[in-house]
Amino acid sequence: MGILFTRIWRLFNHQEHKVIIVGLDNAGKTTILYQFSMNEVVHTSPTIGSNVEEIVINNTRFLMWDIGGQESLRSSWNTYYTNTEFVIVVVDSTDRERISVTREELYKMLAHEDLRKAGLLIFANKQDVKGCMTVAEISQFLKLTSIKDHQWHIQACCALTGEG
Ligand SMILES: Nc1nc2c(ncn2[C@@H]2O[C@H](COP(=O)(O)OP(=O)(O)OP(=O)(O)O)[C@@H](O)[C@H]2O)c(=O)[nH]1
Ligand SMILES: [Mg+2]
Repeated sequence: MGILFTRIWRLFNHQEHKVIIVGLDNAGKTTILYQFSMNEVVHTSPTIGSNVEEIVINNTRFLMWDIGGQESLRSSWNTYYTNTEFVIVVVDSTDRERISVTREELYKMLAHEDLRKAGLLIFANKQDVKGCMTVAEISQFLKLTSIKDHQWHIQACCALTGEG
């Protein structure tokens, strides 16, 4: 009976949660995607367009879209927004010069109608590099406490080791 129920449950519970991974070029988005999906550090080159992988966590399926972050590609991020439930913003914690660019892109995104209900996870990546910005600094630079209309969380991480 239990097995039957599980099978029926699986049959109906085939919904996938759409996640997009955005952030400036070189932030570590693709490295994070493959750390999630294969538990491996892959050799990456700058993403033109996107990569997509399905990952399953506790029987919940996530479709994760890793989108190229180069300047010329940012204007097309919005073509990925429809039905997105979670936005992961990856920040290169060593890149102090461009944190203001990340902030601009972040608020542009949060104002988009299609992301009205999306939850926000910010990865402060490259925490292995000495002298990088801390989670507290990044939170302050991004003015995260001013975000009232989205649920958000910031997490320190290192995509090379999978920590965080
Ligand atoms: N030290 C360090 N390097 C990292 C980390 N994560 C990624 N990198 C390196 O950062 C570089 C860029 O990583 P990618 O994952 O290709 O960056 P991306 O955000 O996908 O870049 P685009 O596709 O151009 O938007 C690579 O050389 C990675 O090995 C990390 O946690 N620590
Ligand atoms: Mg990439």
